[in-house]
Amino acid sequence: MASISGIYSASPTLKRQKPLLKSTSLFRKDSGSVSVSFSARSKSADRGFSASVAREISAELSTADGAPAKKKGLVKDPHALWRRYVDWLYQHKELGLFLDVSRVGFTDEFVSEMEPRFQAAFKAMEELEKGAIANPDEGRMVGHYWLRNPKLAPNSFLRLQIENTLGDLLKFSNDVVSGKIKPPSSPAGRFTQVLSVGIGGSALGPQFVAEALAPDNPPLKIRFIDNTDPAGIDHQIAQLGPELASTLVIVISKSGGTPETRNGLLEVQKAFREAGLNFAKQGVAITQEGSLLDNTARIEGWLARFPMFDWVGGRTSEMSAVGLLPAALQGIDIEEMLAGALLMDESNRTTVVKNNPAALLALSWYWASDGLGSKDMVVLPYKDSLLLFSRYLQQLVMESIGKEFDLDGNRVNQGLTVYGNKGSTDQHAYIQQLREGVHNFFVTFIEVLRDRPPGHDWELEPGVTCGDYLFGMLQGTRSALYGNDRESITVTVQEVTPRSVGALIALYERAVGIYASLVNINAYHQPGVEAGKKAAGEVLALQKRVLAVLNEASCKEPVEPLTLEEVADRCHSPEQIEMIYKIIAHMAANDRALIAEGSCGSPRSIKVFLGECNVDALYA
Ligand SMILES: O=P(O)(O)OC[C@H]1O[C@](O)(CO)[C@@H](O)[C@@H]1O
Repeated sequence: MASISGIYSASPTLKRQKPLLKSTSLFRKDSGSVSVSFSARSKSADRGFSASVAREISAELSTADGAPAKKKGLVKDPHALWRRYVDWLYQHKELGLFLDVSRVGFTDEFVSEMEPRFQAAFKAMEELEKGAIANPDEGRMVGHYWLRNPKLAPNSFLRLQIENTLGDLLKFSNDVVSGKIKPPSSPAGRFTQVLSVGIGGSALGPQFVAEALAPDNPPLKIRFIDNTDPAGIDHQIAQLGPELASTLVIVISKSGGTPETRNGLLEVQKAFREAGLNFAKQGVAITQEGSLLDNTARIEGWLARFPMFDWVGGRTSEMSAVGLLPAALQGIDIEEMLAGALLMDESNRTTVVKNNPAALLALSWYWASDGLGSKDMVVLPYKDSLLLFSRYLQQLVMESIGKEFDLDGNRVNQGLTVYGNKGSTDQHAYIQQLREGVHNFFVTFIEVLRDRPPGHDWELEPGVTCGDYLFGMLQGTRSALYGNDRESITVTVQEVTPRSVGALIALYERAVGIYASLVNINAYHQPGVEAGKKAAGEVLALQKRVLAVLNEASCKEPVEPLTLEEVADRCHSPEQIEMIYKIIAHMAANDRALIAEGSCGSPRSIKVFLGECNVDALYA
């Protein structure tokens, strides 16, 4: 275990004067060619797109002698670095939030070169906020900024929708918390638990906020079903035990048709039936009006329904009913969350890059990853309660930025990989590699100044508290990484409060939008996810055909065990034999198919049949 003095002596500024590895080594790859610089060139060329934004920028950034501006390397002189720190430090006084991008190596030339792109991005954002169709592929407006400032909504109908929904959900949550709205048959006489069923953007925000902000003894405790893993679902229901009778089940799905969420709902409804409970009296739906889920909830007479708006994307829905209702039920001050987001949005409207925190993040991402995602973003919050921030950001950033085509239809395969857990815990896991191993990332430190509520701190050794260690670990890691040319951003907040969490969410939502403009992609759709969903549907359709074929053979007298080839032929899908093998192996592992001969380890030897003949299915 490092001693605190060891941490400080690791301070790097001071030891190394190495040039920035990234730029020198990448430049060498392109030696002989000077008109287009660093990795942007080779990658874009490999990917075969001609009008790559990144490539243009790379070319633009070449200096007169053809060397990339980036080649200058990171500032290492302590005095120059301090000046850079002070010069670039962003502070939001009212929010108590700081953003330090001094450990990202962008140059003044780079900032100037990017200026026109930023002005275009600000213009696009202004149009988006006014209600332009900012998601052209889906023909949708993008209105998450209106959620915290309904006056911004492009018409009074939308404004009222936002205000009324907020009013309704505040009233509903107050009534639930106060016990005015009760579960029908619970000895507790009031709701004690929330079970949230949803996935992706319909889970990650609520999970992050619950972890960050729920008090130690919330009025209602929250649990999540965010997958179609039967064992995971069973675990959540088992943990509720008899409290199922006092559980408010919130089913969240914008589309109202996501299979994992539907499955979660069906499993929970089964548990309610088996416990003799009336699900409808404890069920709440958050979904688009008229969706399958909305219709089900309406027809079955669920306790409440709240709208999810067409113009709010899943990954930017934390400030809609999706995030606000679960938060309010846990006693989290959602008006403060909205206020934090509103303040952050306001500061992100300035068109001066240096004064615009979201733009500073986007600038840093662009620089660090060559505008191509060539480096990953490692998010390290030094605060346990922010553990899920990296997971939340993973969807926000990667589902928004990871796109095959740009807005002009060029194949660009854009992206920005996000991962991370928390410091200093990760110090004892993967930070070894970050410091010394493959240089394929930049770090975002999230620092929280207040260690504990006032009056609770104590010195565990003379002059040093537990929180000082955490602080030392952060500062030491930041310095040690920079000393080895690893760039980092630091976002600092005073405390983890509803206001600062709202601000953090708003900061990253905006940064993603601006960055998407810089790299010319649509941040607000997710066509790639559809491909996986379609393929999953095809597997399940094939499984039904396999079952029908096996059933027919198993209904014969005597039963006719089939080889995999026979099953594939009878399914008219010989090319799908591997998938058929996997389907059968999965069914066999779950006692739904029987292996007559051979074993799953040697697929060619398998002969398979079903334990029972389903006569009805034969004639279906
Ligand atoms: O809220 P829904 O419609 O159930 O979708 C859940 C998630 O699925 C996606 O559509 C695709 O994974 C996400 O964008 C979304 O957050």
